[in-house]
Amino acid sequence: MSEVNKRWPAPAKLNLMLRIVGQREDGYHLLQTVFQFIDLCDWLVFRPISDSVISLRNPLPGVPEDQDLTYRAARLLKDETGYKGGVVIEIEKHLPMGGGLGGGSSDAATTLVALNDLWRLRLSRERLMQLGLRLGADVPIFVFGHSAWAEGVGEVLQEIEVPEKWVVVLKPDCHVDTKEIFSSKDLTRDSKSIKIADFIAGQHQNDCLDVVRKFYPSVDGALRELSDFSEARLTGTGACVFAQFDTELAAKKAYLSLSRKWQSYLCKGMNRSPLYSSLNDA
Ligand SMILES: C[C@](O)(CO)[C@H](O)COP(=O)(O)OP(=O)(O)OC[C@H]1O[C@@H](n2ccc(N)nc2=O)[C@H](O)[C@@H]1O
Ligand SMILES: Nc1ncnc2c1ncn2[C@@H]1O[C@H](COP(=O)(O)OP(=O)(O)OP(=O)(O)O)[C@@H](O)[C@H]1O
Repeated sequence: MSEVNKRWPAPAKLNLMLRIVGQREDGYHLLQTVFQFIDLCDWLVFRPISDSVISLRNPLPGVPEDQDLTYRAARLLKDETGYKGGVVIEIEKHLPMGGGLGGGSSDAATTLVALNDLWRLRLSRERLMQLGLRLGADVPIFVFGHSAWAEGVGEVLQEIEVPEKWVVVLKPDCHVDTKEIFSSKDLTRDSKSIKIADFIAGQHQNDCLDVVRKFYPSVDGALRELSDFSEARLTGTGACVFAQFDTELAAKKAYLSLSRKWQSYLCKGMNRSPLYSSLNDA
């Protein structure tokens, strides 16, 4: 496929567990979390141009162009490498904002990886991850591109294989601001660290859950209804909640029942990000 019209995927992520084990001087929290992608994506098209201009063909409602994470990622690459050209970016948005699915972060990561390729910058994945961290704590995992056990603020990543189960995601009708949750006085910040084996044995807690369900009753409601079908969990700081299923049939049954009332998605877990399959097609 010609590069000009190539559509690059920006997948969503789930936090299959999320523990807050401390807090840094700068206020960022130290986490233990397990990231896995799902096959629900934003799609981006990049058209390189010779002018030193970065522009969005279809800016997102409510997000000033120069605040968009794709714009900021392109800007960061130009500033870091001195690249003289520009790009026109088109975003096909599917990931709900404020959903805990990492939509903006994933868009930023896809922009870093795609422009590194299209602009022939030849930066390493490690360098792109370092740059990604400057855009947000959730950006490195999307550049890393594989399911991971994460520590630090979310940038210390160890590749792991997690069962790729069917997933039903519900999006309650609210936008949860990540900063608001992490700033809450009620937030647990001193969970003890666990090992990967503890997670595999079933330790799935999300330390943001109590605060989010207290302040967002619609998240609480979605969790209760989803838990009728399977273990219901919160991803990130929400608002989205999810449940995993061993079979497509069981997932479809839950999805068809719940989608009458909730914005919902029937997805499949993915250990390898579709972004890198797409890169190999370049
Ligand atoms: C909750 C998660 O989605 C789990 O993957 C991430 O930790 C959040 O990642 P993110 O949305 O990219 O977060 P950022 O945009 O970097 O930070 C938004 C705000 O969340 C808080 N924040 C974020 C990550 C972190 N480890 N500790 C924090 O305290 C900070 O107040 C920060 O100002
Ligand atoms: N391209 C973009 N897509 C989505 N949000 C964007 C984008 N650019 C900037 N933003 C802003 O960033 C905010 C957070 O975006 P994002 O979708 O990553 O949060 P989220 O879905 O809650 O994921 P998480 O909190 O797990 O990182 C949005 O509410 C929006 O204001």
